[in-house]
Amino acid sequence: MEVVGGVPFCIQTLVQAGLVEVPSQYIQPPESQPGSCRESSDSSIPIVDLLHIKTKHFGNVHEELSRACGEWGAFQVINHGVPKQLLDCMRSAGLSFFKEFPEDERDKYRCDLNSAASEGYGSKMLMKEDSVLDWRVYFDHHTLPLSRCNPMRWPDSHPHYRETVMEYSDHMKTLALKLLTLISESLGLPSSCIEEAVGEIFQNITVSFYPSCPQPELTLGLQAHSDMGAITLLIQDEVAGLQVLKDGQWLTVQPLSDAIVVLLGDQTEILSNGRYRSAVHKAITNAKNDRLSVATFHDPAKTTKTFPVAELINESSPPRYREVVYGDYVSSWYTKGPDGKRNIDGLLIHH
Ligand SMILES: O=C(O)CCC(=O)C(=O)O
Ligand SMILES: [Fe+2]
Repeated sequence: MEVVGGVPFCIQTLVQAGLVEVPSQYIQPPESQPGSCRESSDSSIPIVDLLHIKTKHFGNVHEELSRACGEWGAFQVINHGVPKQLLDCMRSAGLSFFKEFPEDERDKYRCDLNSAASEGYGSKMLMKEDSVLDWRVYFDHHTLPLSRCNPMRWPDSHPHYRETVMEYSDHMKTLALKLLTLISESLGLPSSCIEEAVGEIFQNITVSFYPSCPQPELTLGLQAHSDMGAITLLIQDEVAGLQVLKDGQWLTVQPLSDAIVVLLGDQTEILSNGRYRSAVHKAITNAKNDRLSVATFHDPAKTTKTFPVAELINESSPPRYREVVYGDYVSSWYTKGPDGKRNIDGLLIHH
């Protein structure tokens, strides 16, 4: 077992061995500890029903999306057209890697620690050496464009692992594009506007596994951040843990087995000139249960330049963000991290 900074790589193994105290590298500074954050239990992110979209009966969908994207940057979709069976199959395939493979088998899939967002099994989100460690292990799959997709690099811990990830990737891309269309329309833009600005979709699928934690009040499964790309689609199991920040309070996203959580990323906030916001979110741990989530990220190519859409700029609404090359945005994130504030705030133009 590899040791990172004196701590075995796999917290899962530590937990199974009966760990009662969290190693110091995992203890969050007091202000980030879940116990010291303001939580709201009486509200959660909106739910948007896409049932009638297929027949072009939009009802209030655009208004609902506009509110959800403007106020939260996060919502759950139901009747999204992705078969429930595929969601369940993706969850069990993901779980099989963490539950059915022993640590030395998982180790064969380790990602490259020296390169950002490399494919495979890992535990650190950022490459900074000094950050507190997340109580999480993950497997990142590169799925789109197909030129970066090689299923032979994925585990076969489940009889249908590779075909499930391929089929899931396909459905997530279709849903992401459908949502980008609706989001464009809800901003009063031509249907294809945001999709065209994002360009060719780069998709990664990350399965995150959060082992139960003996001291959940001191740790985070995943530190607070907003996703860098355009749009993230996430499913979780029945164990709650994802929280979204709204007006200074953390709201827990209720696990709904057939819903898909939508998180707007920083590039969408820039394209919308700040009318829509990216969601600041984090994952907390709990003492009783392991938790699993599958996040599918849809990002622009590294060479794509993002800037506010021209149609949204006028005298009363000047550009609020500087243009950025997506690849530069990503590198600065991996080396500096969010550092307690939103990465995107570095691009703000102060009028
Ligand atoms: O596990 C979760 O619910 C959150 C995962 C996440 O935010 C991420 O992978 O970027
Ligand atoms: Fe995220």
